[in-house]
Amino acid sequence: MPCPRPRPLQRSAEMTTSSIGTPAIPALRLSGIDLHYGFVKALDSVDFEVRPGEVVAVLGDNGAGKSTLLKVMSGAHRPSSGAIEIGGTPTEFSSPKAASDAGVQMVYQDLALVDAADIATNLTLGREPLMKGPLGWLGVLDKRAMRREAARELDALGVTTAPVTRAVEMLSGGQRQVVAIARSAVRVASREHGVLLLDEPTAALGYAQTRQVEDLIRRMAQNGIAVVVVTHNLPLCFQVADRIVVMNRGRKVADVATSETDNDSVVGWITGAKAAQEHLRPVA
Ligand SMILES: Nc1ncnc2c1ncn2[C@@H]1O[C@H](COP(=O)(O)OP(=O)(O)OP(=O)(O)O)[C@@H](O)[C@H]1O
Repeated sequence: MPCPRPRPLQRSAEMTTSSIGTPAIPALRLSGIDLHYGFVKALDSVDFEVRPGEVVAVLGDNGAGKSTLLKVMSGAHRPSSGAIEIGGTPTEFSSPKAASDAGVQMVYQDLALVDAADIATNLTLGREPLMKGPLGWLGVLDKRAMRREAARELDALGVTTAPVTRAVEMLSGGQRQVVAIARSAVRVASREHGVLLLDEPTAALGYAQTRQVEDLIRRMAQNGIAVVVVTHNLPLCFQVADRIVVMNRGRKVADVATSETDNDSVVGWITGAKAAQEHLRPVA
């Protein structure tokens, strides 16, 4: 089975703006999303969008609704009401598989890597190349092709980890995180409206490893992928995000370009000390 080709590198400015200067259609847009867990209203009329090549960080205190929002985007939870669009087309995600088929990939906190297998195997999981004989496919893994393809895909994403033959269990936390993100990125890179969802990607990482993941997130965006990062890590937001969305008690209370805000404002929105931002919809 041939591996899907990642899209060629494109600059994010080209991806977020059309040739006549109007903004590109959002890769993913949620409008008026409500979600109840029994009597708890976890999401209250939330609008959200992320454009191709854009990194949006979602912040909020514990219980603010960040994970629930991510679960709606990833198809793990169906909203009680509201609409979802992929590339401008209305859609409904009946399952994580449906979201993934539409190009929305979630990188889970536990990373879901096969520890005993090497990087190449993890990267090509589910789409492994098979050996071909004179009469057709032999049903045997083509390990050399798998390694070649994995190395080529990592190279196209600008990712340097360990050699692709290295077992994942031998990698550092940062390298494992990079492999997990790269695997999802390869899966969305072939989609027209690829969206990568990251849940606390640097939670367990040290300084150098966090830098590695920050670099990778920026490179994914430069590849035209829309990236949503849920995190408590404010420096990470200011480092990688184009836009910051703040949740408070299930409501979106701020949606602002990173360049137009600062640490204190964001902390104010998170804690509720600062009133909800006046204009919540991103600038069209
Ligand atoms: N499965 C569930 N059943 C009932 N209530 C839930 C469930 N999951 C979350 N909640 C509630 O929904 C609200 C939002 O929770 P959510 O996990 O989305 O917040 P969060 O911002 O991700 O928090 P954290 O940073 O602690 O992970 C909270 O009040 C939480 O208690």
